[in-house]
Amino acid sequence: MLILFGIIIASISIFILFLYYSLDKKISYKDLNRKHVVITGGSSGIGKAVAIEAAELGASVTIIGRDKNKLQSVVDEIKSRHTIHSYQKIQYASLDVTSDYKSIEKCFTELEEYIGPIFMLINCAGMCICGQFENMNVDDIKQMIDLNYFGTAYPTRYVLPGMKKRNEGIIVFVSTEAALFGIYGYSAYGAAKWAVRGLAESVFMELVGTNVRLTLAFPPDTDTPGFKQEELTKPKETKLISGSGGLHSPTTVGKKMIADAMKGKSYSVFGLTGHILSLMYCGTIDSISQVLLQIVTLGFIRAIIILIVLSFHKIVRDGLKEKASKKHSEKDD
Ligand SMILES: NC(=O)C1=CN([C@@H]2O[C@H](COP(=O)(O)OP(=O)(O)OC[C@H]3O[C@@H](n4cnc5c(N)ncnc54)[C@H](OP(=O)(O)O)[C@@H]3O)[C@@H](O)[C@H]2O)C=CC1
Ligand SMILES: CCCCCCCCCCCCCCCC(=O)[C@@H](N)CO
Repeated sequence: MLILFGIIIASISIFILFLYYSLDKKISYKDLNRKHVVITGGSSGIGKAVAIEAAELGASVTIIGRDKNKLQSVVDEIKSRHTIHSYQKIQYASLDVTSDYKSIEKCFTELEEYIGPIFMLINCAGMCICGQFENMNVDDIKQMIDLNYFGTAYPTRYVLPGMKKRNEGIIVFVSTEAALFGIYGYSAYGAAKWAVRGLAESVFMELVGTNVRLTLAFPPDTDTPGFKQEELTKPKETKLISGSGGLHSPTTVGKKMIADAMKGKSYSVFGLTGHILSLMYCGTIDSISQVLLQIVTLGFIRAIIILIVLSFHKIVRDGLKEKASKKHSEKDD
């Protein structure tokens, strides 16, 4: 008995030591003084909260979006209330991130010429059009990929060579909790965010051995102008399922996202449900504590999540019944 116990303890210790020497060391940044931070989608919602936080941490900030009025008003707000050093530059660039690569490259080159090399890129531009897949407008299906996937992939493609050359930098990808498991009504949108997750996981491995870091964020429902818009056409089932993760404030989400990125975390989750769901997330190896926690809890967590997902199936079945009885009573009228 004692020998068996000894063998188990020894194996665990060897495993931990192996992880300790194999994993890239975490690089933690305390502030963003004199650093250039670029936030796509920085004129609204989560992106705006991230831009404010970056400025409060001392960064020179560029926000990107299409609507110049919105961009200008956020630049004014940050300049007047959220900078801490006189040398911080706050600016905007009006760019559609779904443009061809040449336009992205031209815009980003100009940004670097004016403020300096990009230290941190936060890809927040994105949006959700919900609906059952068979009811989706086909142009919207493509728009979901163009904006959420290519709108992240192209800016990232631009910054990577410079970051690798300087051997420093942080990239943040904004995915969603709906890319931790598939959810009713998030078909076209979810697929695009799963693509973002897929890109992150490969690039993550391509960054092994360098000091460039990538953080993949999985936000839950967050109370932003974009969220209010998507609520207008969201199926009832999606509202019920998605709502079980709660509604979070953009400031809390933005602050946590930037804090995790500065700590060098490979993923970022929010709230209790995000943390529980993240135990199932095995796409990157983040830290010794993540690995050990997963080894110990995964079986149990899988069982819990199966029960929760089956309760979501019930929501879908109830929806079918409701629609059927509605049809029935319409026929009777
Ligand atoms: N809110 C939520 O519940 C959740 C959101 N997310 C993700 O977080 C990110 C931010 O969402 P949220 O804050 O709610 O969104 P908002 O709609 O509030 O803000 C979106 C931002 O992206 C910009 N944007 C949109 N389209 C383009 C484009 N083609 N080119 C450049 N900029 C563009 C908008 O500016 P403009 O329109 O002027 O271009 C705006 O600044 C998105 O990627 C979203 O998918 C993930 C999980 C949950
Ligand atoms: C103890 C229980 C643990 C498991 C609970 C499962 C909860 C599931 C919540 C799924 C939330 C999906 C949010 C998507 C938000 C989003 O991307 C859109 N708002 C788009 O903007």
